Amino acid sequence: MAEQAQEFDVVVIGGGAVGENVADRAGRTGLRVALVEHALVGGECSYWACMPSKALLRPGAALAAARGVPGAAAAVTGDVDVAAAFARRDEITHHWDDGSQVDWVQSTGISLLRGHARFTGPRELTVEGDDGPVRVTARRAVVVATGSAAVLPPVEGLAELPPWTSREATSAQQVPARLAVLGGGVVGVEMATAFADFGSAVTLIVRGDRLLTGAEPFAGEAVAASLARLGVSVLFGAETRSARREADGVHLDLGTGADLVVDEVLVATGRRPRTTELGLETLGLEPGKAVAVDDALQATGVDGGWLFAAGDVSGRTATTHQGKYDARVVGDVIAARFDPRSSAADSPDGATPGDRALAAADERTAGPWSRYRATADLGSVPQVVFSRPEVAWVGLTEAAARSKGLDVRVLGYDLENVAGASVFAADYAGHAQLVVDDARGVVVGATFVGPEVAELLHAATIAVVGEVPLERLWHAVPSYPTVSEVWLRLLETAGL
Ligand SMILES: Cc1cc2nc3c(=O)[nH]c(=O)nc-3n(C[C@H](O)[C@H](O)[C@H](O)COP(=O)(O)OP(=O)(O)OC[C@H]3O[C@@H](n4cnc5c(N)ncnc54)[C@H](O)[C@@H]3O)c2cc1C
Ligand SMILES: NC(=O)c1ccc[n+]([C@@H]2O[C@H](COP(=O)([O-])OP(=O)(O)OC[C@H]3O[C@@H](n4cnc5c(N)ncnc54)[C@H](O)[C@@H]3O)[C@@H](O)[C@H]2O)c1
Repeated sequence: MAEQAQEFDVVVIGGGAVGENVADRAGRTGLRVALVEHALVGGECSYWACMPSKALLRPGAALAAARGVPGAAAAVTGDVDVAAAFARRDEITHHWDDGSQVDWVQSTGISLLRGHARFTGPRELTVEGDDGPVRVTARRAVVVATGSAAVLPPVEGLAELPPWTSREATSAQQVPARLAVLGGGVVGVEMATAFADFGSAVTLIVRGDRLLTGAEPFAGEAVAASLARLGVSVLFGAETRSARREADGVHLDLGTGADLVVDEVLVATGRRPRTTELGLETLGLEPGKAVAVDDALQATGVDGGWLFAAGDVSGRTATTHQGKYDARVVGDVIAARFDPRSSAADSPDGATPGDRALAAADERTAGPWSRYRATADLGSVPQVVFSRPEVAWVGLTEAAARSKGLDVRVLGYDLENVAGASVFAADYAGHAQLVVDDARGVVVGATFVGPEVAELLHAATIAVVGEVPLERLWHAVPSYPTVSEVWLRLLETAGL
């Protein structure tokens, strides 16, 4: 049978949250776009990451919230209903069925190609699907959005167990009686919390002396203390030397003399870009490495201006929201740069005024903070860790700001001293911190630690991205009695 061949203007490899958004926006000026996906459309976030992990964490958080409120606490007479929590998680992941996302892709006019994509040369790919290989040519551009996979550290015997990664943890149907979690980063902390809620005896094995090293030190300290209160055994400075499965469970040698014996091991030691089976070598790029990009998300290692990358695979972003921001930028860059219309008046039917505003001339001369450059990635990235307490931060930590040579002032305030917090829960405890660039008088970083502080973060993101002077922030009056009143208190500590 002759190999089939198809041609598109733009080919997006990877139908995760990022690839879907790139494909949607790239098609706005009438370019023909294909999206290639070899597993589930929706990717990691929908089925094995953000959504199932948050569904698993939510019941414990809701119970803890009710327990903190006299008048409600007495109504909490049990622990998390694990079967119901798993059933809710299964609903949220649509039982790992991507039908609704496929419907959406098809409704947008994007061509969905099911199969594994591999480069055979510049703008040339094969897509290996159930019906055999298809040769695919991209006339204008290819966007790599293949995401990332869990890293297994080179610990003797670990790969042979095999251990859980975040995929097995987020899709678990059973609760291990004893769970070891390797790695004190975001996945480690969130999953230690969830499985402790479900009744596992959890041991969190941390190489260094802190949790959540990307956040301010006080955040990791608060989470470590609360995990200990939840019954999690947090081992700092612990190195896993070997792992082996025996009749009584998995034995981990931590160099302490006695093995730690558990039923499952969850490896949460970071991610690697999914670029090994992609034919990158045919483009002169190194398989296994991230596809490095500039602020327009154009690959820096390939000539011709046709290759782009976004999401985890670029090594530039590591969350869905920031990856989707990059997706919007690169989609707009491609739609404008390769606009097939002879003039803006030829917009495809149904184009919005925003679509018509896409303009090749503007894209070519775009600078920082234009819609065509992902400027926020460089110092204004928000992140929420759904631990208890929650940790939410945006922009630079104090240490990161100082290492950039900024002359900064740190403003701090304990959240329990805000009237809104005392109403929220009798035992409310938390802390907020702003990092202020003294030369410009603007906030360059903010961190909140406490119950439900995730919802406080966006105000800080606006302050950082908007470079709003403290004197103007003073006029943004927080409502009484909300936890947001901490903004007023923080500004007062700055002397306003
Ligand atoms: C446990 C966990 C919890 C998380 N929680 C959050 C959270 O709460 N909030 C948040 O913002 N972020 C969270 N993240 C991070 C978030 O999941 C990722 O940043 C996001 O999924 C990246 O999206 P992506 O589209 O770049 O990659 P992916 O979602 O990995 O999508 C890439 C897609 O490409 C496909 N693919 C790969 N190679 C090929 C190929 N050669 N051919 C065809 N298809 C291919 C894959 O099958 C996949 O569907 C979490 C991560 C983990 C591990
Ligand atoms: N709520 C969210 O937004 C959310 C939730 C989960 C994951 N994510 C994203 O997913 C990404 C991956 O998360 P992650 O927790 O896997 O990575 P991470 O980089 O956050 O943490 C990995 C941790 O493992 C440690 N580590 C590395 N090698 C080790 C070894 N051999 N032994 C022991 N510890 C080791 C590292 O020091 C680090 O502390 C993150 O970048 C995060 O942004 C986001």
